[in-house]
Amino acid sequence: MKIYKNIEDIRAPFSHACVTIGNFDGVHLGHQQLFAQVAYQAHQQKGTSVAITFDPHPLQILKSGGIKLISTCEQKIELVDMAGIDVMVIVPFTQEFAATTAEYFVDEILLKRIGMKELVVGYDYAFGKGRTGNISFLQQQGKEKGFSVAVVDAYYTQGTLVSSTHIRQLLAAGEMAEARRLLGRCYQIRGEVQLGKQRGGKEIGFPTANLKFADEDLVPRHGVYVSQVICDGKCYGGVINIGCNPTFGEQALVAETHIFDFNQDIYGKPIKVNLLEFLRNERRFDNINELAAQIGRDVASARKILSEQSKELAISCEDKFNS
Ligand SMILES: Cc1cc2nc3c(=O)[nH]c(=O)nc-3n(C[C@H](O)[C@H](O)[C@H](O)COP(=O)(O)O)c2cc1C
Ligand SMILES: Nc1ncnc2c1ncn2[C@@H]1O[C@H](COP(=O)(O)OP(=O)(O)O)[C@@H](O)[C@H]1O
Repeated sequence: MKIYKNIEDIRAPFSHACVTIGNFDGVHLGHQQLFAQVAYQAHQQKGTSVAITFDPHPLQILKSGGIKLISTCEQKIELVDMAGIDVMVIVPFTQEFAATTAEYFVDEILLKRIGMKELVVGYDYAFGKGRTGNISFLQQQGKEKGFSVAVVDAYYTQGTLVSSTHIRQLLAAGEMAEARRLLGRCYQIRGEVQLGKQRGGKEIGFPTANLKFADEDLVPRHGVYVSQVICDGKCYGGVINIGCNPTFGEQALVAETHIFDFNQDIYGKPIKVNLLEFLRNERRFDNINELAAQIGRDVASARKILSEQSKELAISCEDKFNS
């Protein structure tokens, strides 16, 4: 997939561009319907499938307090690529860009720059200053300016509307199996392993690879989860604790993963952690021995769950997720 992080970098319009636009936070099953439709239409016409998104997320700029995101921009790129899209355009979203009118966006960006011939949007999509670029506006523009507009219906699975907002609520409640069902994949956090307080290995007997959350990252329900850890292209079982280590009177929020059957120094390395199932709340223990005993029980529960679900979990550790 070719990636453009600036509209100006697109030197010539793409051949028969079939385009979809959106924020695509989480790249969930609903978003995936749009990508499948765009890829299909592009294939039919021997054209180019194009996904346009924005970074930062528009609400990061437009909404006071911003918005917490299911996926990082890097993860979004990876997932859009896996959906079979040829070109991804990531428009830098600024206050100035927010003032762009829908008509200017259609004329200058979609038509002149990208060479859009077909547009695919979700049932509730609108863009541009004041959200004037809604579906009826786009259909009208299409008639006048010669591009088709396909509107993809709301996507439901087993009676539930798939939406980023609903998935955020599920993650905040620790409902990982349901989140996984709507995402079409495991909810994942990722980052480079940070130096912690050096207690895990030496004092507790369970070394943990620590990740920090960025301001814009959604933080799932605090507590302990069964997990899969992807490190150097290999997949391991693990347990992750998301919390503040109350036993040690700490304040800072961290995500600490103990990786099973693993003994390597991975400080500074990128890891990905799939959160599979919530096990328990984080709590304060009276002493390190009690904490260590509980972590031992967490490890045993997690191993059991991982082995029971090994067949269905194999897919989330496939190569394409591990690069
Ligand atoms: C599976 C697991 C469960 C944990 N549960 C708790 C907990 O309930 N309460 C707590 O204070 N810390 C908990 N911790 C965090 C440990 O306190 C933490 O790993 C330890 O302080 C090591 O920190 P360090 O990596 O900065 O050295 C847990 C860690 C793991 C891996
Ligand atoms: N099984 C394991 N799980 C997680 N990290 C491990 C494991 N084995 C070795 N490590 C290494 O040990 C480090 C964690 O040790 P720990 O004592 O918890 O220190 P810190 O406080 O810096 O996290 C990890 O960052 C990683 O480099």
